[in-house]
Amino acid sequence: MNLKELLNSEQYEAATHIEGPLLILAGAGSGKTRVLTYRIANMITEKDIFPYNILAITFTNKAAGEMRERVKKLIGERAEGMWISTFHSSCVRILRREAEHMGFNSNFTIYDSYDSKALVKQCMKEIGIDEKDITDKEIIGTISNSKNELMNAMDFKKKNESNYRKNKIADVFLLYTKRLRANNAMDFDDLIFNTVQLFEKNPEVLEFYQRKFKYIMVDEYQDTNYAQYKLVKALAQGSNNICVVGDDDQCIYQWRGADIQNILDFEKDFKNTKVVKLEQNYRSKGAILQSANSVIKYNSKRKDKVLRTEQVIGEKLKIYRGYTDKDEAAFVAREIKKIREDSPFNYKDFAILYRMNSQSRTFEDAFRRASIPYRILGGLRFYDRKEIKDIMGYLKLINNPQDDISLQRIINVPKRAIGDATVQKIRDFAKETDECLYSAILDIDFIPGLSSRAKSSVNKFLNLMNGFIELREEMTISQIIKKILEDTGYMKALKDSKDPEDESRVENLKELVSEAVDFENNNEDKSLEAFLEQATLVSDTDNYNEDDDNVVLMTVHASKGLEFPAVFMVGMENGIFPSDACFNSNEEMEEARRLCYVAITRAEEKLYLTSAEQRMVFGRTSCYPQSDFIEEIPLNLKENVGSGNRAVNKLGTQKSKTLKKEYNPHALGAKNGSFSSSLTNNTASGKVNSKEFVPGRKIQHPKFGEGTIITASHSGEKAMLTIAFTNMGIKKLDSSIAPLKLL
Ligand SMILES: Nc1ncnc2c1ncn2[C@@H]1O[C@H](COP(=O)(O)OP(=O)(O)OP(=O)(O)O)[C@@H](O)[C@H]1O
Ligand SMILES: [Mg+2]
Repeated sequence: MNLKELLNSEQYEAATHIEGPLLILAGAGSGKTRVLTYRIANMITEKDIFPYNILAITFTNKAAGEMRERVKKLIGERAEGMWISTFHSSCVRILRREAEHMGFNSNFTIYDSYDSKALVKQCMKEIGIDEKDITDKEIIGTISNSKNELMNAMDFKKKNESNYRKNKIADVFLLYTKRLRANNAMDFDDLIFNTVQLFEKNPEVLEFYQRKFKYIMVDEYQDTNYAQYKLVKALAQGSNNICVVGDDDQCIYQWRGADIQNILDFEKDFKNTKVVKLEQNYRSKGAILQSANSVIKYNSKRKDKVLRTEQVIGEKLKIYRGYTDKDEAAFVAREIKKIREDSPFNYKDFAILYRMNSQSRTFEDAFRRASIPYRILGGLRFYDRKEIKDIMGYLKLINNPQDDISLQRIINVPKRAIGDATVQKIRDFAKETDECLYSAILDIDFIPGLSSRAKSSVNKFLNLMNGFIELREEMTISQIIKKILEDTGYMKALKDSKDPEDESRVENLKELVSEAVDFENNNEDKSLEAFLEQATLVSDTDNYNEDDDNVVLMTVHASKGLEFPAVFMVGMENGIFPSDACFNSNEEMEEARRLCYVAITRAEEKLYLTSAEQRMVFGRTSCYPQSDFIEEIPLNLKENVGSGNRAVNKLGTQKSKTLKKEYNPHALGAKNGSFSSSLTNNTASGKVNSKEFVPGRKIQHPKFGEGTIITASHSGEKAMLTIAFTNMGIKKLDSSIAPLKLL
């Protein structure tokens, strides 16, 4: 392996600087991930560092798998023993080993978002919180944010004692935490949170891992949240050999607590940090890269970076505006066919990127019609399907009988005459005796108020489960799954059913058995725990297989770190990308712009930005103007390649033209900052007194058009307004930010 041939001089410098803190700060496609891979290979072959001493953290399991494969290819079996994995997977490994320090058993269950939601709902019911007052969504979000900031339920309660609403949420948080513990279960956020706690409370455990992981690397460091940051910091404090890689322009998870400051402050956190900047992009043709640079320049909060390419300028970016969303999708399908006929492109060279999963529908229809093979990442995962979750519920309960959520999921699935009333009585009994449901049903004969029929049904269920638990040691996972499908009658019920959907459920369950066989063949750790773990932690992008010749559809978030010869960024409209909310918040606008930068920089050779004048959103026809992000791309780098059928389109065209004329962010002198800040300035000059915004008043918004104020709540100089726009539906706007004119 001759690193000097494989890397440019800055990359080489980064790959060979092993001791001491190192920050690789560089734009998209500059080879950051590549440097990490070669750095690991170099450490093992040239510096004789034990693989056992290396911890590399990647953003997805797929990225981890690829990195491991590449290192293996470079250096062979010597790569064994390295930890290359995501934050979550690394933490699970640590927690399984150290569970008893935390009062958990090592077979703890990991609750996915569905399980956590079920548990939160139960806790809400128990405390007596009405969904109408506080939604489960709000509570789940609050708990998650709190854990990401390393605040436990008690601290959260103390901090919010005087706030009635938050106090109620704190009660759910407390009960939820207690139940998780009783169920011997952790949610996703707990995996990081508990590991940080483990290290804080047990210095000797931390010391062990500090000694073990002498060399730590983190890819996509810009998207770490506070808890992840603390974790890395704790581990790295031992040896100080920490290398982080990132791009502040690609921080796209602030809504999930990612803190861009972590990368900006790295040099402060670790003394004597060496900083390497990579300035050459190897991925994209010139026009694509220059466009990405032009767009991101509109963000004010960023470290200035240079990113150049030696590649030719290539094709201009292609802009298409359809009349309807169907038009847009049909255009994309036509282009893909055309490009494939004219050049050596395969289907897998195309990616369709959108802002939200719900946007995939129209493209699926268009591709099906055009016989284009495609694959969607996102939406319902295989493991999220009902039938798969049912069987996984059995497996989870076999693995950890304390798991009340799984028990409640499957106790009457398939139906075995154990009704809700019976389950409620079991729950009451368990609560009184302070034990888990499984142990309560072991005492079923002592539970008051149950009919002998109910008792006999529960006993049958218990015998069935006990049988599975006993067989666990003797059987492989695929055998256990087959046994569950047979003994519970689950498969028979589906096969007997007349519902055509059940036919595909049968297929999915067969697929689950194959997955299990695959797992047994390909993993060293063949335990049930390991199987459950990978099913829970695997993300959409992890399942993405580049060998299949499919066009791939996914959200921009999911496309992070990936690259494709041709990219279609679709739904490029104000109201979608950027979303409405961005026009009220500078921060959200900047995050959306970073997301746009990520999307543009996925493309190697061809990039399309498409939109539609009309589209169905939540069953209503909406009209959105073309995205401002398209306007931020210089004219010489883009070309219009057509639009939908305009004959039936007069009204829509005119309207968007008027909007465009009145609303031109760049005419407001927004060259350096983003335009929403210039809008703020515009209104901050005090043109309209907020007291004039009263219900019934007609107003004009440059983007949304004419509307009528429905409600207004004033505080000081600002007013929160609910406005019904003639063409854009109802929106909530802040009068101090939104550029409103009275009519
Ligand atoms: N020195 C080099 N020589 C040849 N190809 C390179 C070199 N450096 C990077 N590349 C290629 O450029 C592409 C981008 O590299 P990589 O994915 O590592 O970039 P990145 O900085 O991690 O991008 P992102 O910010 O999108 O995660 C890859 O195809 C990679 O193999
Ligand atoms: Mg990368």
